[in-house]
Amino acid sequence: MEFYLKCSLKTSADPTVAKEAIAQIMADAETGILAKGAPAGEGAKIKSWSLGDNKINLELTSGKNVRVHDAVLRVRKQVADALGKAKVGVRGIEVDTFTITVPSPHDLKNKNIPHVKSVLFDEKAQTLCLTLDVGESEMKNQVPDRILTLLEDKIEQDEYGAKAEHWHLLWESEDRPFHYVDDPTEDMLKHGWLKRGAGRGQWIHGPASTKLFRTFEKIVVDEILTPLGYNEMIFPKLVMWDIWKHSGHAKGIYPEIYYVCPPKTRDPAYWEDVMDYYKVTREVPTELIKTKIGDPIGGMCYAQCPPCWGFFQGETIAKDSLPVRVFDRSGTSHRYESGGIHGIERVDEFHRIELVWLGTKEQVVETTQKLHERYMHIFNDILDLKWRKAWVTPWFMAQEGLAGVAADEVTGTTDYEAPLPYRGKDGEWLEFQNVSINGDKYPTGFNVKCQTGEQLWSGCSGVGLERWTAAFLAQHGLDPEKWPEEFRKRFGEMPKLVKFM
Ligand SMILES: Nc1ncnc2c1ncn2[C@@H]1O[C@H](COS(=O)(=O)NC(=O)[C@@H](N)CO)[C@@H](O)[C@H]1O
Ligand SMILES: [Zn+2]
Repeated sequence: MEFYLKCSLKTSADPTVAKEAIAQIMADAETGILAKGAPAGEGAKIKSWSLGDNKINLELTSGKNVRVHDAVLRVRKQVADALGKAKVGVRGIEVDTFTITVPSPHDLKNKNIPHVKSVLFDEKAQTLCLTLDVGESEMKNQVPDRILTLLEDKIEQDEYGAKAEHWHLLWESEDRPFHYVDDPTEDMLKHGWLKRGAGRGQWIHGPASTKLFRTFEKIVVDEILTPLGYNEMIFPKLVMWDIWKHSGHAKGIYPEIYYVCPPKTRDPAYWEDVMDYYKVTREVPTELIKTKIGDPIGGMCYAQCPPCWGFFQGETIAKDSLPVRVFDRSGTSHRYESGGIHGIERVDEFHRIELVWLGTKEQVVETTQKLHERYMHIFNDILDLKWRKAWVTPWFMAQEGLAGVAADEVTGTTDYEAPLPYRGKDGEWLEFQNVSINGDKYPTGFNVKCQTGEQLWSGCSGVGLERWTAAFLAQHGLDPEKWPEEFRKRFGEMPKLVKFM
């Protein structure tokens, strides 16, 4: 790959006064200032330079080391020192042409990238050449570097785009006959266990399905959280952009967020026309409301764990406080899911127990292992499910729009999946929870340190209660007489249902 920059250093007066000194700087640069920090011979190069009236014209090329926008700042500093002696100042850098050329097997699908004027694909050379629209401040602010990273991600994603999601079977339970093959959501609607809410992908749970959720929760508390020493926390449920910037979500979850906008003011007089409009027409004037609310400050809880990092952000954790093991079940998560009406297995508003653990790499790996063992016990000995585990694209990469797998073989996500008999023998299995080792992503993203100076790692596990319900009922049906004894005794009596005439 190649960076190319054609620019001029603007000077306050004719630079020829320091001609010799400038010539010397340019002659020494490639082995001197433009080589610093790069492997031998891989620094930046001066392709040409010349003196103009009140400017010094420069052409620079580089690879990934000492990139041209860093190189020009180094040259500028040396030239400014030399010109300073002759009372001449360097006024700034004027960019004439800035291109990045990278190898690519195909053209870019989406070419509108900020600060990129054009994207040219050369079929023969198999390269993409981006012409940037950047000035001195963008070069100082690393915009070209972020464009290169975005470009490499896009090329890689297009590659992966062709390949399916990464999925690798880890373990599968024994096969067994399914006595129940109906759609549990249909059955629950018929038996009055729940009703569709007013919102897209939203449900209102009656006493029966609510007791199911709470029984699942109790099992998680009794079989995992208490024995393994997890403490309950309450993570914020309205998530600010700043959190998603640190967690990486700001790179890619826009299509699925439920955005939240505050009113511009809470002064009732400001809202009187809206209230009057409704009172007269019985319609809510959403167009008018749009003019009275501010920009989105973030969105409803999406991944559930990111806001917890605000508690640790910028802190150094004492060694004897590690590993930290916490969980949150304080509210709903919201995702603008793909279209089409799904049963309760894919909803826009869902209820999840989110477990988060952090410590040294060894502590995180050990905690994760213990968690897998406890889940194995729950699904085999209490819920008596047919299920399997698979190694997949880490959830945090998928939520940043990336595919593939993580850098090392330890970091990544294990999806827990169950077949839903009503979907038929070859029906798609349902991911009902996951367990992830997130590596150093969040401690680094939120600047969390350990007293000993070791790199902190973290993991998280999302237990989706709608998903557990869908998997459990799809395999065991709604009749408690047919439920596994270990579960039924924990569930207790079926609550009295509301009867509608
Ligand atoms: N639309 C949805 N409806 C119901 N449950 C969902 C939905 N989206 C996710 N979940 C539940 O939340 C779990 C974790 O979601 S995830 O996106 O895969 N992972 C994360 O967000 C991680 N932070 C762990 O929670 C899923 O396994 C599933 O059980
Ligand atoms: Zn999480």
